[in-house]
Amino acid sequence: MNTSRPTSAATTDRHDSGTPVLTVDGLTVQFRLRDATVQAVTDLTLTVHPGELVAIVGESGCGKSVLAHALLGLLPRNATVTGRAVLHVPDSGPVDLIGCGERQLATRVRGRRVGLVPQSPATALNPVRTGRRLVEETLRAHGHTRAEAGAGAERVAADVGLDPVDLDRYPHELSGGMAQRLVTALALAPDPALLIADEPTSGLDRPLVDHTLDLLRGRCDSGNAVVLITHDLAAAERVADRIAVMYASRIVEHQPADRFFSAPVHPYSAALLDALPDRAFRPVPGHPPMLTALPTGCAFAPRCPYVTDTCQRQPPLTSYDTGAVACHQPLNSGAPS
Ligand SMILES: Nc1ncnc2c1ncn2[C@@H]1O[C@H](COP(=O)(O)OP(=O)(O)OP(=O)(O)O)[C@@H](O)[C@H]1O
Ligand code: NI
Repeated sequence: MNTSRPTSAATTDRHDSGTPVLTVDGLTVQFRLRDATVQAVTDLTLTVHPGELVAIVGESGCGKSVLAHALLGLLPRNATVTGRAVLHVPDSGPVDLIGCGERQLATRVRGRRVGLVPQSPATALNPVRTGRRLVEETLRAHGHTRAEAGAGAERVAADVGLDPVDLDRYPHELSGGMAQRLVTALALAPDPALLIADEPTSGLDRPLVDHTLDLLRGRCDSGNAVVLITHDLAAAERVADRIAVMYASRIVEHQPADRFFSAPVHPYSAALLDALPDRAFRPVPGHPPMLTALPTGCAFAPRCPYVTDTCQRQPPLTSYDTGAVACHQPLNSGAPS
């Protein structure tokens, strides 16, 4: 067994020309509870370049939203964050997202340079403002004049497929799908260099799902970057350049999207793809572990058809030709075992 320290996953990146917009290295998030610790994100490494759409996929509770909130300083007080995350945008120096403090995050990062489409639109919207007012306030906060903000609100709403008349509704008057489109419009209004979209298509019907995905793709094609958090693999397949698979707080596979969908390397990735209706339509057997009681070895081992004794040791995320995988028994000519 090769026990040497693996190469960083970041170094396998195919989009390695130019400065990344986001570099995450060894990011770890724990929540302290009264009698337990939740290991929500573990030793996570991720690099996102301008023009790239990176999809983060994985079952419910694996740590996707906590990752997004950690990058934006939105975690509650019982969270401890370690590791590094650096934002590089052309109009400012690098920003240390973990160490820079709330003031910088509020004034220089959130909304302005990094947009977030939150997973729960209903709770994210100010209940006493109409959609129009919310979008206009966002635009004004980012330097637009009153007249520009007025015109901009309708344009941004149209971009997400929201009817102008729906802009005059209050959040409680919006359907789930309309609220989803409104929070997407709010995140896009300041034209952030990096957008983190957490399940941005939930509650939308198929044409609007595709419209939203194409909107995100279009942003990348014009040089911005998007991190798309989703458990909809079909959505990821439609628009992503790269796929990062999370399982029980860790990234277990990281691949260019075409490679991931044609030849997944981690048995968990293969199981996720097998669960798709247009593939074997076979659910992943078993359940993920509790994040308060993670095993010392591979967390997928109890569900894995390829498990061996080696799996009692934590497999490091190891780079190889096209990507990186954390598995002692990789499939499809992945890393050597
Ligand atoms: N404030 C908190 N205190 C304690 N545990 C938390 C807190 N917030 C999240 N968690 C836990 O962290 C883990 C990861 O949660 P997270 O919301 O990131 O999952 P997710 O991958 O986004 O899932 P989903 O697909 O359902 O949105 C879960 O076990 C969750 O219960
Ligand atoms: Ni989530």
